[in-house]
Amino acid sequence: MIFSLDHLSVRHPGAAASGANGASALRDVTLAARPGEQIALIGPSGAGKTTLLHTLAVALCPSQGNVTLFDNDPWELSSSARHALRSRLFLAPQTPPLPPRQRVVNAVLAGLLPQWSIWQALRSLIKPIAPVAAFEALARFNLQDKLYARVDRLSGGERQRCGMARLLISKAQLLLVDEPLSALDPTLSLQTLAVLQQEAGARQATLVCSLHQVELARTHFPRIVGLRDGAIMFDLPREQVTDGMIDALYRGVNEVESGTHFDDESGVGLSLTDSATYTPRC
Ligand SMILES: Nc1ncnc2c1ncn2[C@@H]1O[C@H](COP(=O)(O)OP(=O)(O)OP(=O)(O)O)[C@@H](O)[C@H]1O
Repeated sequence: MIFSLDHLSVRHPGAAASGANGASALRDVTLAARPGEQIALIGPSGAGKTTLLHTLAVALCPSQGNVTLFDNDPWELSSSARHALRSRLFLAPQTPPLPPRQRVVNAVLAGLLPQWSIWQALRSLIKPIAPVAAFEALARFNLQDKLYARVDRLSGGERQRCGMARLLISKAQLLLVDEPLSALDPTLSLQTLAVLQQEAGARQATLVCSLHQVELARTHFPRIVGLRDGAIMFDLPREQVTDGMIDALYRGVNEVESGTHFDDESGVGLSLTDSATYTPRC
């Protein structure tokens, strides 16, 4: 498995400080993925998609349950080992945190930072170390002419694809992508999704992608996870996801049973049985 989450609950630090009951952004989530799987995360606003991606990216510590990532519990590791583990994944947030005055070439090359020493990183800021790699990554999104543009001169959609180009040049084996199409028109959405999926397929990386475009999720991803109120409502191959399930997910019709998982020979969607909980260590 690339990752497995076992009866996981997550509270945002702000929510925990308020002491509000039931404020967990994720509740009792059990989910696992194998190398090369491509999973769409769907669900209404506030369902917990971003929280799940951030938990997989080891940016949020669970309040209950276990997380295993590349055969390690990241929260049992030293901070340097955890840092090394994080270099094996890439989180592309919905709004990429690109410094406004930075050149696009440097913003894209930041995808190589986990592989670089501090000296290489500093040197690259003065004279980009791998401009050809950045050019080629941008070219896959038709942005090659923006190589030396400033980030704050890009449109929202260009900035979003610049973040995707950063993902392309990373060496990550787990690609976590949060609403990559939110600033893109329908044609660019299809092209961008195709590039992401081709790249994940080519490197046999696991792709987990949150999407509000339900039909795109259903036509392009082999496995669909539906989240609502922090819980998994279904985790199914796309052929088994019905219109009724989608209606229930978004309109509150009580048609899907919470915690439905599937467990076929391919091993996707395995339910995990060991439900040991632990005191939060972070
Ligand atoms: N920093 C935070 N502090 C406290 N609560 C938060 C924080 N971020 C998110 N939440 C809460 O956690 C829950 C899940 O939010 P999350 O952003 O994961 O949902 P989402 O499915 O990604 O939504 P969207 O589709 O609107 O991006 C929501 O109730 C939200 O209000």
